[in-house]
Amino acid sequence: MTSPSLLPEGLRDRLPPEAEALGRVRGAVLTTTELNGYARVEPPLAEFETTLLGRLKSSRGTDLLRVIDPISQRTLALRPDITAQVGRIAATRLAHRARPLRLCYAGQVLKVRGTQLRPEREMCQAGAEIVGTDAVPAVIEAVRVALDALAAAGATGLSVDLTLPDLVATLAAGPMPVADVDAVIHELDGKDAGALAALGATAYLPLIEAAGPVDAAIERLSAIDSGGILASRLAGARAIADAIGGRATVTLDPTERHGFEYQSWIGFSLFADGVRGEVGRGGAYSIVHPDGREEPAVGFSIYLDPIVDAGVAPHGRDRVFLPLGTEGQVAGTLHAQGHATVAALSDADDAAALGCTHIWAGGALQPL
Ligand SMILES: N[C@@H](Cc1c[nH]c[nH+]1)C(=O)O
Repeated sequence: MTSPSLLPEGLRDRLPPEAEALGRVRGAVLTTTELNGYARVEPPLAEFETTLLGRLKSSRGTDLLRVIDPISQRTLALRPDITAQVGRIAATRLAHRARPLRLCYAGQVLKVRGTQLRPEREMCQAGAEIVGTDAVPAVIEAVRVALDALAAAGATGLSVDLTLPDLVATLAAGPMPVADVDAVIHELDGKDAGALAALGATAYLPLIEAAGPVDAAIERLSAIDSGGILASRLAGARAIADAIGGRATVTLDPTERHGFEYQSWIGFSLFADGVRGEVGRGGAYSIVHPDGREEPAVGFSIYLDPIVDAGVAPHGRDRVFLPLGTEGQVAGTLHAQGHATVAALSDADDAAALGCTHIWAGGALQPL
């Protein structure tokens, strides 16, 4: 028999105190984006599958959890990523707004499958998007705001792994032709030199070796860039690395494609000390307007759950136990000072067992 408390695989309840920690992390990220001029949007949890797909160039729909809506008789999809919804909003209801358009968001997303590292299928994602440009200054702003948001959320020891998501397609269409681009991308993703050779793509082997600290990686890539086709991308990566180098360790892995479905000339993964796997991701991409016009954009998403799971979220309020008979105005005074209060309802109430950090005694706060 299934236990009544059992949830579907990959879904979980957040209980105290982690639920509150998630709220604080979410608040910290949103405050950072709002302070940097990003206006908040709240797209719905589900929408028509057709509006969720196709708005971002090159996005696929493999990760969608779908339901049939009895009202519209159409297929709805639960959002796996809020960036696509921001793209839809920017291309439709906010198409008339001045560019660059800066939008931010936070909310739950759901994927069909978790990963080995992260089996959860539901996650809280918060982030920001700049619509109207994907030029280097915009990418630098996106990475900087992402690092500020991570720091505000309590993450330390930050690193940024840059990648060039459309690199292989660009090389394959130019100086390094191959019969099967997708197969080459796949083998580069797995860093499988033998399989690449078998595909007749030995010219791509140096890309695997180029991964590493950003200076050395750019140097190695420049050496194989005979036609100069990579020059603008490498100059961009150099400028981004220079702009953020003091704040985070920067590496470049030119063939990392995993999770970069729709990103174009530049992508980045964010990591933090003590947090398992990526703590965020971002990059440049194109939004497709209803008339077919493409608009450049760049942004980032931070995954809040791993930050909470790592226990680095900012501390919550002190919880002050108010014994029976505490005067009425004390709670209000403590609230105004930023403390939470827990009022005793009987003599039997136990401050420590109720998770209090302090007790109100003798007219003052006493630590427990
Ligand atoms: N939403 C993307 C990251 C991103 C935001 N903007 C551009 N890319 C993700 O979660 O993978």
